[in-house]
Amino acid sequence: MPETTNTLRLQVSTADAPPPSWAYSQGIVANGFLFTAGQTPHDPVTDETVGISIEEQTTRTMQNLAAVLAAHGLDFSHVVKASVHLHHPGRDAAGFNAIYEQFMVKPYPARTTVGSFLGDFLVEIDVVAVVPPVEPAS
Ligand SMILES: CC(=[NH2+])C(=O)[O-]
Repeated sequence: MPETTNTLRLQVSTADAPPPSWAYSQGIVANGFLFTAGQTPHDPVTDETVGISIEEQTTRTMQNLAAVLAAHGLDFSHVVKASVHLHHPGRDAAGFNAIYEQFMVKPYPARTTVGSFLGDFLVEIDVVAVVPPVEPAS
């Protein structure tokens, strides 16, 4: 369940995405936007890395992002910005994009992709999503 930390920041938390292993939240809502933590290709229950190919690992990562978005009633149509880290950007860009396109909704969010060292996995993605205003009761 979401946990209100103060009036400016609402914590988003779900068992359907890997629990944070360090000092961060899975998501934080502030000022009309949901900011997700970087999601990785880990199983939400076992925390094992899922798959060895960029396609498998991107699929699990996007499923984890979907779970964090869904925990606040959102989906990929609400995403306005994505930041992508690839362990092997030259080798994996095409495979990554093939999966990413299956999840993201046109017009595609703004995006930055960089090469990073990621430990024993190939991809990490975080997104910013807009939270629609709540309609006042009439
Ligand atoms: C995995 C992750 N989001 C972090 O910041 O370590």
